[in-house]
Amino acid sequence: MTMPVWIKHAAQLATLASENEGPRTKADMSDLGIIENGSVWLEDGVIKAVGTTKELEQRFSARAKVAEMIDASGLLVTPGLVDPHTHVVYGGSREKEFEMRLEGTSYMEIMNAGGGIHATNRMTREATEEELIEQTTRRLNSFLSHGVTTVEGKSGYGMDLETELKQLRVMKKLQQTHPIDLVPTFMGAHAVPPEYKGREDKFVDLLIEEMLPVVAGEKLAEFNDVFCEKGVFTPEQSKRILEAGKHYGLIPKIHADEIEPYGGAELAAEIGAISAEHLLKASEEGVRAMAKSGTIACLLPATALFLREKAANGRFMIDEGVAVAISTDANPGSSPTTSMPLVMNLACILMRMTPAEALTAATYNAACAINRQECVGSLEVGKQADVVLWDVKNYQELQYLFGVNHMKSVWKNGVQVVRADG
Ligand SMILES: N=CN[C@@H](CCC(=O)O)C(=O)O
Ligand SMILES: [Zn+2]
Repeated sequence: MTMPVWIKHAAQLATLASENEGPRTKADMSDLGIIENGSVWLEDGVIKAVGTTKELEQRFSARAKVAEMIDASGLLVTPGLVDPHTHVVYGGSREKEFEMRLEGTSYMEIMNAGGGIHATNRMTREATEEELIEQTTRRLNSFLSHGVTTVEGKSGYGMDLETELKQLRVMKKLQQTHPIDLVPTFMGAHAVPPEYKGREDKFVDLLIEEMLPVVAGEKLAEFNDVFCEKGVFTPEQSKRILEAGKHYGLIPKIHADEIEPYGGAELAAEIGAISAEHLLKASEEGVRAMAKSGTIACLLPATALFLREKAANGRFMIDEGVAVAISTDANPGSSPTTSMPLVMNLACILMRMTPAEALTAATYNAACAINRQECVGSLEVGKQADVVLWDVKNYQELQYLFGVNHMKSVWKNGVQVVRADG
């Protein structure tokens, strides 16, 4: 049994607690449930109490001696950040392509010439499970040191059953050994592998008839994702794959309208996807359809920045009533970062989201995008004791002092797992 932990005197405790259930929209995205001079009591891996320091002093005076006291004076305290969209398990890296893009070759040109996702596909096929575990562990450690305690991860650098299963099994193993909670998504439909060039529908058949049943049968994934993009999977193929996934109990997600407008937002709304990703080129009608269907927009401003593209119109989406989540998209090609704090900063700078909206998008709404809102994403009694202390005095400063990691310490299931030096 570990000692209870009492984090007290926080300059601001952003609880993200709310009476309303479900993903936050419009003005609710700005309600952070702030408590000044706040306290949170962690015990047995969960949150036992949240309130002002005065309230907790009254309630726990008899037990104060048995708790480890953490003085959070002058600090901001938030829930552990949630990253709802990553491709964290992959072999190799693609820094040469970064140079090529800066010299003028486009992301899709590189991919169509056999690089991009195909290059990582080859390197991931070649990597052993042990190598993937070692590389992914390093990335997860970096996430943790940026205050991220829950990470969604996709397969999709295999595109054959063996490698897709290898990626998903790596996630399953890391879920048991790494402090971060990993939430697995099957994304066999990330690209059409070269051996199926010209026979794309045959690859869709393979995904539906051979891969999905095994992935679902072994319970290796909760979500099913598709790269619905011109030159990758059409809306019709995407719909087939996602409907088939639903049949196996996998919840649909869609990489939609990233490079070109392609009806991805509309499709996400039509099939009831839990979230649609990217949306840089989503149509206004598509955004409105998502607001109606309750599909969460998972926006990836670091990807837009890294690809030197205009970011998605997060401001418009929130104003239209779409619940917005944000994510790193951590992957070797279009966004190699593991910094959710940077992503929050970019949400403000590039998408005109407010500092409060950015924090909601990186915590509670991000948890909703991966169906984890019952256990993470806010500081509420009974939830996992995933808490971050930030070396800033309020949530505005967290977004304003941009590009810096303000993490002071990270608590996962009530245990301190990272602490900044000094
Ligand atoms: N756009 C498709 N998939 C990833 C990129 C993967 C890669 O380039 O390796 C994304 O979400 O950005
Ligand atoms: Zn992605």
